[in-house]
Order: sequence, then structure tokens, then C-alpha cells
Amino acid sequence: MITISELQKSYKDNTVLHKLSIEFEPVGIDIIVGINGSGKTTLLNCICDITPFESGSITVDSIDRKEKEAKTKMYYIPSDFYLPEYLSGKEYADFVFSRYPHKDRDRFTFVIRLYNLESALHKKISEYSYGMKKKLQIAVSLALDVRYILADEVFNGLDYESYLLTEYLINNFAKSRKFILVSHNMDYIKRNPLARVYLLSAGRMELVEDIHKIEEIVINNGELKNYYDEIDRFLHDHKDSIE
Ligand SMILES: Nc1ncnc2c1ncn2[C@@H]1O[C@H](COP(=O)(O)OP(=O)(O)OP(=O)(O)O)[C@@H](O)[C@H]1O
Repeated sequence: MITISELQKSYKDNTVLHKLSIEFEPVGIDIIVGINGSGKTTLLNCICDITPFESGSITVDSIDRKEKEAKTKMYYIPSDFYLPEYLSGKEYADFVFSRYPHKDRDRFTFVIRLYNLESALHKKISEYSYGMKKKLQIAVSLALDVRYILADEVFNGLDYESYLLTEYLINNFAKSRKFILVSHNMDYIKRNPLARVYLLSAGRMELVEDIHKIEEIVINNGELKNYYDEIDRFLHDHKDSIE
């Protein structure tokens, strides 16, 4: 279980996470939604010890997140990732695998084949498209025997077939591990009612009991309602020149 307790994180005077407490169970899929800038990436970065925080604690299966043992229980696929472009896909995978005690190379080969990346594996990452880089990272993550896979907008950049394939992989691999996904993909959220959905807002997280209310919550929590009203007023007051 990943246990976050009273997590407080600010950037200068901008408090992003405010005494946030949450527990992520060790299997299944948890999805974090929230408006832009609500702190979703910051939260994942705090869990993976990429970003320091002022107070509170984060443990991974009761081990402090800073311990090596905690880090080898997690793998993180960030939304903005910088892969070493001078390596081939295979060299990159081997590099990641060397840092984790337990992995299954057959699983890696299997997922790479599903993604049609076998021949690309020997090419330099600099020749990969964004979607190919994403698939490489997903294949690496699924090959690792890690309990927790954290991913920021994992479906971005995938074509529709690859998206459906990735959804199927995640749903099935989640039977024995945990995926913590930051996603704005409402299609995915609606298609996977067993996933738990959390809304991050004003520095805190709450479970969304009824996912059909997400749109309503986002509209009311953010500026969207005001923007809708502004658009209506603007179109009422300004004649559209195309008419
Ligand atoms: N390195 C940083 N220095 C200063 N402020 C930062 C830094 N990183 C993030 N922030 C601020 O922290 C807040 C949360 O940012 P974060 O990227 O965690 O949000 P997010 O929910 O992931 O947003 P998005 O949906 O746009 O990806 C924002 O106000 C952002 O401007």
C-alpha cells in the first residue's frame, strides 16, 4: 500500500498540496483527475521522490519513499519524459532492467511484439515517434516486477488501436499490481467502472463515488462555468461576422 499522510507541498507561496492524506491499495487501478495546475504531476513526483515536500510522509508498503527498496517497488511514466535518445530501445530497456532486481524479459518481448516495435527496438530512440517512446516505456513498466506503476497521461500520443490495446493490458495486469494513472481521458474512465477515481482539488483528494458527476464537479470547481457564461454573453453581444 502507498500511504500518504498530511502531505504539504508548496512552490514558494503557492500551496499545491494541502495536508493531503490518501492510501492507494496494492492492486487495481486508481485514476486521479483534476483541473490543469491542481497538482497531479506534483503528487506523482512527490511519491517517486523527484520533488521534495515540506511536511508529511509517504511510505510504500510501509517503507519510506526515499529508501531504495521503496523505489524498486515503483515505476513512473511521466507525461514529459526525456529518454536517452542516443540509446536504442533495447539498450534503454536493459538500462532500466539493470536497476530493478526482478523483471521478466519474456513479458517485455511479448508486449513489444504486440506494439509492433520489434524492429524499432534496435534503432536509436531519436528515431522514435512520441507514441513509440510511450509504448517502449509501457512495455518496460509491464516487464518489471514492480507493485506500483504510476503514469501521467499514459494514453496521450497513442493511436486508437494502441490505446485500446494498452487499456486491455493495464486492466489485466492490474489484477496483480497497482496502476495510479493521472488521466483526463473520460472515455477510459467511463469504460472502466471498476477503477477508483479521485478528484484532486484545492490541495486535497476525494473519491468520486459517481463518475458521471465528474463533468459537473469540474465545471463547478474550476472556472469553466464562468467561461461558459462569458462565451454566451460574448456571442450574444458580438454579431458573428460570418453570418
Ligand atoms: N517546478 C515548479 N516551480 C514552481 N511552480 C511549479 C513547479 N511545478 C509545478 N508548479 C506549480 O504547481 C501547480 C501544480 O502543477 P502540476 O504540474 O503539479 O499540476 P497538474 O495538475 O499536473 O497540471 P496539468 O493538468 O496541467 O498537467 C501549478 O500551479 C504549477 O504552476
